[in-house]
Amino acid sequence: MKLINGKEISTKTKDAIKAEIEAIRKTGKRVPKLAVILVGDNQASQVYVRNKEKACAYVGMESLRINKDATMSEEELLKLIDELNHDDSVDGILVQLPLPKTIDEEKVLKAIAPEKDVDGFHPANIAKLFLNEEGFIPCTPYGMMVMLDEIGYDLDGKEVVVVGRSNIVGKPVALLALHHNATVTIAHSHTKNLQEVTSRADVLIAAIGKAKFFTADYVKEGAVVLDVGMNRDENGKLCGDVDFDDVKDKVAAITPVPGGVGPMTIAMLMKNTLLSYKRRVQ
Ligand SMILES: Nc1nc(=O)c2c([nH]1)NC[C@@H]1CN(c3ccc(C(=O)N[C@@H](CCC(=O)O)C(=O)O)cc3)C=[N+]21
Repeated sequence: MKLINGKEISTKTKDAIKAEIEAIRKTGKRVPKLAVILVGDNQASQVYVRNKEKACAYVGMESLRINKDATMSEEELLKLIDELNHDDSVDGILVQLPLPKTIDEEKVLKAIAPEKDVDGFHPANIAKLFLNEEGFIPCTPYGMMVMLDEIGYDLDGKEVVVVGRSNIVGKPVALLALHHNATVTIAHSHTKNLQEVTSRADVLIAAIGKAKFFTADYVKEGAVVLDVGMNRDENGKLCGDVDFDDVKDKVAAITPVPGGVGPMTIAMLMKNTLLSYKRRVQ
């Protein structure tokens, strides 16, 4: 079994970005800037946002963190986004999800200018992904493609099974795999005979949010497994959707949790923000 080391690949990705930003700085131009809005005090969100700030500092990018309390109105949030949309020094805008229930998430994501939507969640960017045109690729699916590329895995003609159909992971990663000429199946909670479906997969993408759900019975011998899960096990330890210890001797390659897809998500956020900058600044 080959461990797909997300920490290592993310560092390599960030180092390349860092070098580009250093070169930009030397020309005397401003550096890229990411604005991150956090509404409320969700524990996990605070950790993720902190990690995003750290990544910005690592690559030499500017970050603007905006903390608001959970009582903030939808109208206020929309106004804040509008200001950032019009602020020429801001290249990327990220509104940390989930938002408080009082705020309509869809409305907020639509308010972000598509050319600053480094999450790739705006309908305009989703349409571009659908059409295989250039926009912003959502960070987690993008990171998974980079990981496969890093291990020299070619998706062409492969059976990819994605389990989970969310707008931010399942659906976009299925589209990306399709664009790489894979044969793609999207399975979900209503899928019949899930084990039979996942056992066909050359590449299994697990994105259901259930701790250690995928045991050896779900994976084909020699499969590549990408684990998007971010769960806590019975001892409160971070774990994925895949039962790592159970499958590790059966698979060809697998991403661990932590240290797999998660760090790649953040590296690709840096990549998208730099891309936005390059499109906006000449
Ligand atoms: N607008 C928006 N964009 C996001 O990209 C977004 C979001 N909202 N809301 C929440 C999810 C989740 N997410 C993660 C990113 C990195 C790790 C990560 O780096 N995880 C580390 C462990 C971190 C820890 O110790 O808790 C790892 O897997 O090794 C995890 C989760 C981004 N998200």
